[in-house]
Amino acid sequence: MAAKVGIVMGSDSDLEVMSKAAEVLDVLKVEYDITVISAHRMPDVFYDYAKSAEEKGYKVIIAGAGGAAHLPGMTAAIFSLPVIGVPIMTKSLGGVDSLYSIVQMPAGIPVATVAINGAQNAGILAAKILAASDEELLGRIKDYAAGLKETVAAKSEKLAKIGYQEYLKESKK
Ligand SMILES: Nc1c(C(=O)O)ncn1[C@@H]1O[C@H](COP(=O)(O)O)[C@@H](O)[C@H]1O
Repeated sequence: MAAKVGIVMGSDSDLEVMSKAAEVLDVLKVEYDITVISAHRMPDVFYDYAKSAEEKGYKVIIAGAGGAAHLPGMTAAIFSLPVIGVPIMTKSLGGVDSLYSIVQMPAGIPVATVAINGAQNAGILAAKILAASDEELLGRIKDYAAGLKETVAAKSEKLAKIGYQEYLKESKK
């Protein structure tokens, strides 16, 4: 089956963060392609990627970049379907540079921006966009949410049982 989600990032140094989007899409059984393309460093290759994305069958693109993070915005300028931007944490400015570069788009060209390093949420958001027209995927997303609820409920139960001091000791192990 052709991938419906394109995951693109400006550098392989973003891969560790961006792999969280891929991981959650694996859990939700959503096909994706994962690519490193810099709009700044390889504008012609980037242009071809964004221009051909719709034809390739992508329904949503998750674009991660750090610093002067123009990749998500430029993707949104070319690709007509939703773009989700992931601001990558930077050493010099803590990722606020990436966040501001991605979130402050001019009216008319939106990028749905998640938190700094929020690639997991970007993956879930992409799946939710696809689930608007895919009942089975919607079911898997509901199961995923139920799993989160169970995890928190189990932690809460344990805390009530052993008390906060013991709980903290155990969680530091
Ligand atoms: N923001 C962009 C773009 C772009 O927007 O085209 N291309 C690379 N980068 C970012 O530069 C940072 C440092 O990259 P290197 O680690 O390769 O020097 C990365 O976070 C990348 O996303």
